[in-house]
Amino acid sequence: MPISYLDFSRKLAAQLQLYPESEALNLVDWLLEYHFGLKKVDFLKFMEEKDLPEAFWQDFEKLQSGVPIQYILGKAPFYGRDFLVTPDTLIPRNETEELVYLIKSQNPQSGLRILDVGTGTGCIPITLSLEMKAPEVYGVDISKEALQIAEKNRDLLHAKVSFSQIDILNQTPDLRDLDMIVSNPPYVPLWDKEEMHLNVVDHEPHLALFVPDSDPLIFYRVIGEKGKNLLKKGGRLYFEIYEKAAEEIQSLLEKQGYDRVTIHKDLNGKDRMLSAVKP
Ligand SMILES: C[S@@+](CC[C@H](N)C(=O)[O-])C[C@H]1O[C@@H](n2cnc3c(N)ncnc32)[C@H](O)[C@@H]1O
Repeated sequence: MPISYLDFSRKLAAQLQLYPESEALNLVDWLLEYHFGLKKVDFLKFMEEKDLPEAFWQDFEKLQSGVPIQYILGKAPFYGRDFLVTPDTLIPRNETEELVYLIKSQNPQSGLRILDVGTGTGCIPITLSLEMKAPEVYGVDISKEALQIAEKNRDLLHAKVSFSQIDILNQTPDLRDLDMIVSNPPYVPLWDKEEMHLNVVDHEPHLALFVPDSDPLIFYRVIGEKGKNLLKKGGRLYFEIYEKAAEEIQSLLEKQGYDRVTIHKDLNGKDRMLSAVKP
């Protein structure tokens, strides 16, 4: 007796109690398509012919236990391309795609020299290198494991980016006269951990997410300070920001002497990006 796709996927989705119903249905679709390369219409036929293999059920159990689907599939989409992800890298987010879009639309010139701080999968510098006109792009991260993934992504996507391991809080990249520094740094204070979804806190790298409660703006302050030497006159800073701290970050950069410190809203109307110009 063939099983209808809808009945089957609803049955599985009901077992994903960590997620709201509509999200659970999407996740099940995603996992089924990944395992069997089948779209919904083909699935009915498939179910008549075969039973689902063990590998599918193992991944389904991971999904049930809260492992993000991107870590199960080993990839995540970003700006129209797939990026490899592992538990050593943050999963690229939609807000960060919006940051890349903002940068691209405000900087049509060619040959810009760009540094991305805290690069993770390399999604920001790789996308900028592929989307902008002949830029010279650098990416740094403290995590050796994340950089290995970033290098793989660069090679798979045929981008031109130089990656290096740098602890930005204690070291300074050996670069000068940059046109732009971009960063989506760690910015969640530990005291906000409780408010986060468990599958983020339990599975994504804490090194990528959290900052000490005693100094939550540490990355913005240090990158802003270093930017004064690394950027050329008129060079720009672009940050993804923590919505709750938008105005504090703005006044910090103004105090550091930056001009046109501007908060930008994301598509949900939240204060999630900031740009500034070195005078
Ligand atoms: C919020 S994640 C952003 C990753 C990626 N840019 C993205 O948008 O998906 C922050 C990144 O900063 C890196 N990081 C944390 N502390 C750092 C430090 N002291 N110096 C350099 N990078 C650091 C983490 O390893 C992580 O990859």
